[in-house]
Amino acid sequence: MASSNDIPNLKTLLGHGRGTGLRGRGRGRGGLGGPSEERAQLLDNAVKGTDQDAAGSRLSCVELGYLDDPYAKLLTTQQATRKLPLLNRGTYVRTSAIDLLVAKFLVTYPASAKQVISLGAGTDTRFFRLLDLYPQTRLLYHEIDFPTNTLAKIVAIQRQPLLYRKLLHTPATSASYHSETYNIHALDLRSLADPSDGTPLPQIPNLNPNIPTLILSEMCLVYLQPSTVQSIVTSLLTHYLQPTTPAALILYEPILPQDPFGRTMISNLQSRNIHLHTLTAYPELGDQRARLQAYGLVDGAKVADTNTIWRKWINEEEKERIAGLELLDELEELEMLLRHYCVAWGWRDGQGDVFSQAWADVNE
Ligand SMILES: C[S@@+](CC[C@H](N)C(=O)[O-])C[C@H]1O[C@@H](n2cnc3c(N)ncnc32)[C@H](O)[C@@H]1O
Repeated sequence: MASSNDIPNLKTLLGHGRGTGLRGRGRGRGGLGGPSEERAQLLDNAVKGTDQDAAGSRLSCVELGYLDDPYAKLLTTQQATRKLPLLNRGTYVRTSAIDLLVAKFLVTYPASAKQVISLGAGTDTRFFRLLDLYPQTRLLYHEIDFPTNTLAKIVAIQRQPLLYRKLLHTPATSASYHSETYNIHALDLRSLADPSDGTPLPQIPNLNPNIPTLILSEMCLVYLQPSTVQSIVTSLLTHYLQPTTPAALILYEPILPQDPFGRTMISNLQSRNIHLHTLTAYPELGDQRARLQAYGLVDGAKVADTNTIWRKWINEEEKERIAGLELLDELEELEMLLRHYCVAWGWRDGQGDVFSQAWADVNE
């Protein structure tokens, strides 16, 4: 979920407040100038900084009991700041939804090791949580992010015995870390896009081209141009992985850019020099599904907005527990917020139909 600065003023959009509700229309300092080096740097820095929003949202949820994650605090330098109940609910649904899909992926192919490639992983704690939850699973985990973010993560891991003791060896001070279980790659994802000028693609050490692989983009590919995303995904699916390797992609992204909520979300982020390129390219649930098929994930493509996920994926007992954590009267606002984010997951099965079976009972 975005930070509280980025989401629209929901009360106003629903007609409960004053004014037009369309705030923060500023273009930011970059203006409309050409793609100068300086502007490109400015835009990249803004995108790198979004990890702090994600970390802050996660921490808020952990402190309030929405999520059980002992690692969230250790991987961020942020002070815990309590987010709005609406946002906490959104972050809770986002994390739980991806956790559920990942859990189902991990029980496929019991005899095989499984690989996860997390794009724009930032301070995400999922690897450490999965080690606790699935100690028997042979997991090969890769995270990719800009060097600034990977270095900060590695330094945080070095400082925390609870983290580095889970690794095969303590990381040296470097922007990348490689091992047989956990890898942090300092890479600009755009360098994985098929280069038209014949430049060789970068090495991703320890990536196994043959084992069932889940590619995860939790609020990451949304910041890139759709054609670049297409190229990155194709390159992962056909160059870094064997074209016959069972593979899946999970996306978490905002949708519905054209209504007042969507327009305000976009303009609030633009004022921070953050542009959601795939949001305009894939505005509706059906567009998200179609894009997965276009990436070559031909055996299945599903999508659900987070409102549906809250209603259908979370059991009643858990819903009651969550409802008891914080007072949340703004149910209309919550629904509006949750409708503007989705999880999309698509797969190619390789030889069998294992992913199709694993996710058969997950409702859209
Ligand atoms: C909103 S954060 C999400 C972090 C994490 N996936 C999560 O959900 O907690 C987006 C992350 O994507 C990374 N990212 C965006 N574009 C990238 C690129 N071109 N190369 C590498 N990382 C990128 C950012 O640096 C940032 O860490």
